[in-house]
Amino acid sequence: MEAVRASAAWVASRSSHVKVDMLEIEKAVDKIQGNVPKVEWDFEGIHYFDNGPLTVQYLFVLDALNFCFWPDKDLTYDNLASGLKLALEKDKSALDADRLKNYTGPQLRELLNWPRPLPIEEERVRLLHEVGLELERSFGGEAANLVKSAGNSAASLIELITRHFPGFRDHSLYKGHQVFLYKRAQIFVADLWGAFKGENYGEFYDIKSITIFADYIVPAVLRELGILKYESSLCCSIDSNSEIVPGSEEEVEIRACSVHAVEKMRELINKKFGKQLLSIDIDLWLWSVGVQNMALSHHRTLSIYY
Ligand SMILES: Nc1nc2c(c(CN[C@H]3C=C[C@H](O)[C@@H]3O)cn2[C@@H]2O[C@H](COP(=O)(O)O)[C@@H](O)[C@H]2O)c(=O)[nH]1
Repeated sequence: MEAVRASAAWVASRSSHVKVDMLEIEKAVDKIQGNVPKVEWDFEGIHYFDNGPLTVQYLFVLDALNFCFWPDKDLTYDNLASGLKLALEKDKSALDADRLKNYTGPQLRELLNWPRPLPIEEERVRLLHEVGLELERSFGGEAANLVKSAGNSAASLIELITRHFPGFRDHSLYKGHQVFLYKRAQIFVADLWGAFKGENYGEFYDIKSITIFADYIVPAVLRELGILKYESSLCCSIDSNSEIVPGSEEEVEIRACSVHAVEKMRELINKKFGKQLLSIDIDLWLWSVGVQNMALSHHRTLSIYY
């Protein structure tokens, strides 16, 4: 995604609250000798998979709701992925477009078997309705048709998703410029690629164009590695669990610098070790490290984007 890569570089070059430390990137790359530990997609064993169109529907709904779990200290991404999986196993029509259009908050909680209101629940419901309505209107109700329309291009699929589904338009204004990070649209492509192992609905000739997914876990890992350096007041806010305002310079810098740092890491691995790695593989490695380290403090922003 050239727009994401270019936006991230633009922010990183003007960033004042967050810095990318190139020396630390070099140290990290030397330490692993250019070999990023391989993490299997679904290493947790929590995702629905039947090798067909229903898996595509599942992944699209999953990524429509794949944001902001932290306000409920017991809720994680795992609850969402496994909750939707169980719901689908019980009732294969649970994620049909006409059902998505009509879920209420309490019904969504019941679907996920979650005992209390979800964080930003009204937005989750609104986004489900948006997905159901637009899938019905333009893609015969099936996310599989959306994927087919992209002709095996990751970039085209992201373009289609962000054109048709406003909830996936993860962007902000930074110093007067529009910045695109497209976290949930990109992660959907990566999930297809991972689940279908690069074949069938997961075949994309330009998968290398995807960047990492700017969430709240990967930046915390990059900070822990010393690759991202935060100014002291931002350190204090994050370490004391204060909320970071969505769209603030700090928030945009944290996310954009994370994307940019991993692009630099990838370039360096290529230059020093002659290896062409995918950002997706680096992302999954960093993310898996992050979710297994409970002590890591991450930035907290109320957002529908990540
Ligand atoms: N960068 C990046 N961010 C990711 C994921 C995933 C899951 N990807 C699946 C794909 C294959 C694997 O097997 C994974 O299961 C979730 N997130 C983000 O993390 C946060 C949730 O954290 P916590 O509150 O602790 O559950 C939240 O922002 C969520 O959007 C990823 O892969 N990369």
